[in-house]
Amino acid sequence: MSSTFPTATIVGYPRIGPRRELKKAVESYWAGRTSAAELETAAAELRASSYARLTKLGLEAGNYSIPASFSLYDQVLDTAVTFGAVSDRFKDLYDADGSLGLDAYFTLARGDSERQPLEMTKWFDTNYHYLVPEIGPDTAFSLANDWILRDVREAAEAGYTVRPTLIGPVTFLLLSKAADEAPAGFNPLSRLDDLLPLYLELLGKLAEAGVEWVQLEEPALVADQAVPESEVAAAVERAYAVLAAEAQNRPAILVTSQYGSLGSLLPVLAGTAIDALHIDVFKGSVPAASELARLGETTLVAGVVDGHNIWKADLGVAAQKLTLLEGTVKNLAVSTSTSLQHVPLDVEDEQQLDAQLRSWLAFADQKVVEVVTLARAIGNPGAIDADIAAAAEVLASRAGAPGVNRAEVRARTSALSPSDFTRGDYAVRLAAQEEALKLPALPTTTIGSFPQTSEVRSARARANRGDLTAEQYRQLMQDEIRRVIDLQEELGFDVLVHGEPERNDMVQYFAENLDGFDVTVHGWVQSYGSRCTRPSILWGDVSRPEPITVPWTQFAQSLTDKPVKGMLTGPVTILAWSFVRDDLPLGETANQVALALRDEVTDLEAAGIRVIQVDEPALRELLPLRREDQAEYLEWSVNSFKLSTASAAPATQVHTHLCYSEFGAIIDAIDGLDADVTSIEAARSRMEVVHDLEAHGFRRGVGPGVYDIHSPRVPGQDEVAELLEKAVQHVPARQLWVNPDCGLKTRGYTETEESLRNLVNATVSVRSQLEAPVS
Ligand SMILES: Nc1nc2c(c(=O)[nH]1)N[C@@H](CNc1ccc(C(=O)N[C@@H](CCC(=O)N[C@@H](CCC(=O)N[C@@H](CCC(=O)O)C(=O)O)C(=O)O)C(=O)O)cc1)CN2
Ligand code: MET
Ligand SMILES: [Zn+2]
Repeated sequence: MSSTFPTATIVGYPRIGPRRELKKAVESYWAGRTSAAELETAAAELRASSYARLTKLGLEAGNYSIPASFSLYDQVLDTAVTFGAVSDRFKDLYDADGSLGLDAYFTLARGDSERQPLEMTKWFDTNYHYLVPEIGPDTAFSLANDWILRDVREAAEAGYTVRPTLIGPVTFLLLSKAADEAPAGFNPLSRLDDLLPLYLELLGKLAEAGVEWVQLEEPALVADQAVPESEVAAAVERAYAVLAAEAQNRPAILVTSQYGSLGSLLPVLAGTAIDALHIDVFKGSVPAASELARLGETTLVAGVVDGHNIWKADLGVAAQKLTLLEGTVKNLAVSTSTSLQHVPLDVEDEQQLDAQLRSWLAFADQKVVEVVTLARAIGNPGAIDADIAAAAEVLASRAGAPGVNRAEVRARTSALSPSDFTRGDYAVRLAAQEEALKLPALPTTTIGSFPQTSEVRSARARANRGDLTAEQYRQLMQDEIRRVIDLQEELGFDVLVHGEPERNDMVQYFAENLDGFDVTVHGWVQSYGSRCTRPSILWGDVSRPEPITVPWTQFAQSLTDKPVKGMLTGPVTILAWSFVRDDLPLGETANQVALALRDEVTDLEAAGIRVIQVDEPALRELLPLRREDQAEYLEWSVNSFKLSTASAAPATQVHTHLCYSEFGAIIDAIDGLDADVTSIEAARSRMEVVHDLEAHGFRRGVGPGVYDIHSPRVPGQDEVAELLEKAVQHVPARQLWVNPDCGLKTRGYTETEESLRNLVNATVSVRSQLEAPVS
């Protein structure tokens, strides 16, 4: 328990593999093409090759600098199965010996024909999504899964002493939700004392297996919680008094606190008997000596290298922070601010990028080297002066590069006035839209994308390789659009979409068509489970060289008399899901993107498009984790959305769409977007959001989702009708729209058609009840 902490480490490392090997292995297991043993082998190979890479980059194999941060699906789910933290509706998944195995694990993640999976939601302010554990007053915790032990043994056999990682008990309970069986008002945090003995038991087993360091992640401590801070502080004190008790047979404990500052919880944690404390000093500031005074022998692990963006570090600034801390604490180590799971693996995989741009970037592997470099400076001032100078040159090259600061783009944003951000009166718009669109009660629509078939993806891959001409590719996409329009006509939808087949991703597609961005070829980052994105790189001033979506949308509209919804991704979401420049305030970059989109709105209207949706699923994602910072963010983010849409004529119906979050907290902001219709995710949380809408007195059109598109499960017609009936009880029927939770791109056609048919039929039946006289 007294082993010293390594001077260089990282919080976590990407686990999907350099070519998304994990996605392929997991999906082929799900499809029944490979066995469980084959999946285990593929996963073991990924773990082994990560350790080998990290060692090559300079982390030592034998000193616990390498975290065992692998997961087959999600790190929160891993902790839930480790401690048997599953609610009654999943009780049958236990094996006879009391364990939760591979298939139980995936059922929790994906559901099955009888039940919904665990809810999925945003992981702090990132585009990663975790599964929300369900805990009740009687959830019987037990050590139900020992993958964590297997991983350390497997690593030891290959010659690596890795540091097992778990979500810490306070964060785990704060991120959990009350199980269905729990009484109203039940708070999972009240189960802390029942959970701690299981952590202790596991720590004992890890110690027995020879493990000297374990990582307990407590990022929830950097975010304001619904629970009062005093209660969180008490839970932290209690948890670590128990887990870090001296008498215990346990590994040394590192607690991590990524994604921001611990604030008043820093002295609380520093005063516990834990052995190392990681703090985020990239996003958070360097704490004052007084806040660190209680650390004593506890190692401070300074997260100075940004784990969440891809710019090369300013090593001079990082080294200064370390110097400050060296003067304050006894034992200091260097780390990333967050897990590197949020960035791609290796810049060297992107040889197609402009060489100057590439020279500005650091992906996961480059960041490991930055950490190792900075660690050399501890106790050794001057040791990295050459590296610091080289980093400064990189920054200078960025500042002066063409495209980074374009006068015509800056002139346009600085000329903006308040009237550019506002549309006319809603009542006037509503009347004009009713006249123009003549929609029935409870209009039906979808969120935009239809299933991305392997034919569509393969056509795009062939076009990218040059095996299809641009014209052949366009033809194939138009064929797909025609099929999607025909299907919606046949199913009886009221407002149609073109299906987005031409988009690899709703953000990347726009980035590819706007100036100021570049995209990667292999820069995949996990979003949830097996789903990945290649976040674009927003490095310069943004403008639109030519219309982007107009020809596709116009083609779709030419095939039908029903209105086709134009489909754009909003400015906040484009920023949230890209790697953004750090040399301009985000609000100003957002306005540049908004103006490009505004031009697209104008062109869509001119092409005869009467309904335009501007998606902002990431509006909630960028919400600062501290309440005191939220108002400022909401101001610029809402304004940038309004800037992108405010030029629309009163008769043009502006929709927006949000998903993946709890909306209660930002319902004022959603209202502030001033969209005519807002579709939101609701099915997976069984329409809970209608209570927020009712309490708020939401006046505009709203489509709470009635079909959870995150699982292959088909909702029955009765189930959809029930959700609609619930919605009608809380929101006036004339405001309600009927739609799925989100786009359909991840689904297959068979289940989609069946689900959409049930959705339309349920709507028809609920509509007829609305029209029936009240009895
Ligand atoms: N950026 C972003 N963030 C988001 C979302 C989103 O849609 N986009 N949605 C929310 C949930 N997150 C999601 C993230 C990813 C996906 C998703 O579907 N990702 C796809 C990849 C999408 C993509 O980029 N597709 C490309 C590349 C497809 C591909 O894999 N091609 C094959 C080749 C295929 C062939 O030859 O047939 C290959 O490269 O190996 C394309 O269509 O062009 C996946 O993981 O499978 C869905 C939801 C929140 N965050
Ligand atoms: C993650 S939100 C997705 C919205 C997009 N229009 C789609 O349907 O796929
Ligand atoms: Zn969505």
